Amino acid sequence: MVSLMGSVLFPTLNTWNGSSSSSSRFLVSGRRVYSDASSSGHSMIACACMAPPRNLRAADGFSASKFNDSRNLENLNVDQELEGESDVLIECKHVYKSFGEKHILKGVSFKIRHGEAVGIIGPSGTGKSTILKIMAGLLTPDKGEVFIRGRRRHGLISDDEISGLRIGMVFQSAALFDSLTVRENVGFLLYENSSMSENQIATLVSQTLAAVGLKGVEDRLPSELSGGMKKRVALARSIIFDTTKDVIEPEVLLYDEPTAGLDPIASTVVEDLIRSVHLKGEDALGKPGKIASYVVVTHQHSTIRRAVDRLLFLYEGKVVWQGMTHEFTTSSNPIVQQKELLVEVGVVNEMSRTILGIPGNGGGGLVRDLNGCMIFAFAQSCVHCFNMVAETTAFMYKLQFCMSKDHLKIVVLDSFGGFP
Ligand SMILES: Nc1ncnc2c1ncn2[C@@H]1O[C@H](COP(=O)(O)OP(=O)(O)OP(=O)(O)O)[C@@H](O)[C@H]1O
Repeated sequence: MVSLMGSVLFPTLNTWNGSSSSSSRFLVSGRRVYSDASSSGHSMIACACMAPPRNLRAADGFSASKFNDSRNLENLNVDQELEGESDVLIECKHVYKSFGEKHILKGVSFKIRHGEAVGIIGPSGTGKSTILKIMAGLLTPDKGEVFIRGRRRHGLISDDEISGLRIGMVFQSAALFDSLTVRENVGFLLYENSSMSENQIATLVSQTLAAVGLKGVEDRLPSELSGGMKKRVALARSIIFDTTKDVIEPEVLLYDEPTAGLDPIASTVVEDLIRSVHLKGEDALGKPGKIASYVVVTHQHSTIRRAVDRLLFLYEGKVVWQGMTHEFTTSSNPIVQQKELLVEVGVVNEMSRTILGIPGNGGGGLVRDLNGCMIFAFAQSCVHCFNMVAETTAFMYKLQFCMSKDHLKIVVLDSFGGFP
């Protein structure tokens, strides 16, 4: 996963409304910090890309961002209202994006509808995180259009005035502000922008934490939490919202590789959590979740199986296949068949790591492919990057594994015998 523009972002993109109190405030280590935020009498959006105050920088390069606009839906100037399309929350239309000479997205089009649980899969470097950031409004397309509830977004989310949808982004690791308590982390947006009282916020924070299965941790610092608890806190921070508003917009959550680097049990917990906060799910309190739709970028087959209903397959800068998850496994599309194996090899990475030990030690072992066939794999070289030959009874694949602290990239270099 590529980190977001190399900097830790504010966890929220905030809207101030002139009708609320004239200053926003935030409690830092027992001190209340006020910032003059709203005297103009109309909504203002703070850029998600603003660097947080130094003492609010997250510890580990992860951040969760929420982009929130509270204006009334009636004010929407709908540019594009297609018949039967009223449930489309986000649409990307012919989106192109290059970084220098690298042409990453070459005409990506898809829609995210109300109630959907969508996965974006595809080989490493194909632009999955990039399209997620474009949806979130953190990157602009070079060409093409992004529609939010039918209205075209111009530029970044921070310089546009689109309302009617909250978009949250949850990155790979927790990125909690290490000097703030769990309560302050989760309630950050509300302390900063809402007119809610401290008691109201504290109650809402506790309810939201309970919804993700956490109780009694409000006063702890992030350093006092386990990795899994941090992920829950980050999720709570991304789903909390001001319940006192007159109009509450639906929210789409964008997850970038939420289970990368987790062992299978921890992955399952996160996958179930993602489901539970969706409106079709049930949270830890037994209540329906509040997230209207979500999009998950993932390499992990278990995440596809457990957390996603529909898939977009991104390949060489385009969506080459989309359909329901069960259709993916039976697809006769040759690209999908090939990548299916790729995805599954990604799943076994933890296992292969265990079997092979430290990469480069020349070890080898058996791993299982999607069809249950045993594959013999052995490492060939180096410390962080190594090649592997994976062999089934009928086929042999030469794979390149590029392993960093928490990420494993797998590229098919060559295949022998062709794909079935
Ligand atoms: N801000 C940037 N500046 C320059 N290059 C970038 C930037 N963001 C992404 N890239 C490049 O664009 C390509 C696509 O990156 P992206 O993270 O979207 O891929 P991905 O499909 O999510 O990959 P992975 O599965 O490995 O996380 C990569 O080659 C990456 O190095």
